[in-house]
Amino acid sequence: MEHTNTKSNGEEINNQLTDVLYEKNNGIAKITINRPEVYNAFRARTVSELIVCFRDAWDDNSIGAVILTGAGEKAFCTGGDQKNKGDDGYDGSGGLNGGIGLEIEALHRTIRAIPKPVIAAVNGYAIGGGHVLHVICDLTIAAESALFGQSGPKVGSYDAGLGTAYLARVVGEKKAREIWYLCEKYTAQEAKEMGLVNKVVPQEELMAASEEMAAKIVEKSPTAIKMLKYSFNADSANIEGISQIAMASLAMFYKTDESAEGMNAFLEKRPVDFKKFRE
Ligand SMILES: CC(C)(COP(=O)(O)OP(=O)(O)OC[C@H]1O[C@@H](n2cnc3c(N)ncnc32)[C@H](O)[C@@H]1OP(=O)(O)O)[C@@H](O)C(=O)NCCC(=O)NCCSC(=O)CCC(=O)c1ccccc1C(=O)O
Repeated sequence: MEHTNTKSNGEEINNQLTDVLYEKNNGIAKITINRPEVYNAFRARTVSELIVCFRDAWDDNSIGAVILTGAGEKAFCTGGDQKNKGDDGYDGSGGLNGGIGLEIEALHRTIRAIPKPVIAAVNGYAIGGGHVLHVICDLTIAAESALFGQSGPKVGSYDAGLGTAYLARVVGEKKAREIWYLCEKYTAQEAKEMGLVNKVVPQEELMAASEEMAAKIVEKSPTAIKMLKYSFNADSANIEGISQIAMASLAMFYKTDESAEGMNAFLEKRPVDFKKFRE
């Protein structure tokens, strides 16, 4: 079967999306997680739709850079949707047998493999799995009001592959361990100081600044940019193998009472109590 590059304006794809918005203009694809009612947390369907959009941008020769952002001003993404999680992982049709219920690892691999730089435009909270998403993106621009951090150990979860080892490449071992062990939140300025963010701008300038950065990439040699991205990726490619083990272990951890305590405490808006798991 003959393969032709995608040349759509993104509208046909957009018509089938419920959780994500997709547009293409001037060589830039913009992908927006559109679930502001849950601070742009992702469910299985969201992850599947994100993969569809990234693959379209990958396949479209006219696209030279991708912007990933979240709808509204509250959040970029707050990770897995805790309201859509059962006793043994995230519900929905997007997960494969033995997984955590959503194809997050495939999304991570797609963001790394698309031969075009992905810019995270962080418009609010980038927390948990949402923080991991921006870490994996090639570049990050943050609104002054953005807040960054991991929350897994508070809610009975972890991302122990790219979420830890690749984060350590970006901010250094000590800081990465602090981010995961303490689960604190960091301002955009603090994130920039630790090398987690490339640029901080006022909220109202975030999209224009992201598009300006993307436009600078789009005018460069596509082959040079592609090979540079693959070269940067090659040095951390082994972490993808660690991610596979981590996600398989996470699927087992989600079946435990310890993990459930974290999730239930968040949903019931009460302090978490892990004491009994130390007895
Ligand atoms: C983001 C917060 C810090 C914001 O706090 P605050 O400003 O006080 O607002 P809230 O009232 O808490 O939230 C407003 C509103 O949004 C809902 N909401 C926010 N986040 C989520 C979410 N993730 N899922 C579902 N709903 C969410 C919240 O319930 C409120 O709605 P109401 O109707 O008013 O109740 C704070 O909200 C927060 O901490 N959120 C939880 C973030 C979180 O725990 N995310 C999952 C972390 S798991 C992780 O970090 C490691 C695992 C991981 O990275 C991963 C790997 C692979 C797959 C999935 C994941 C994953 O992320 O789970």
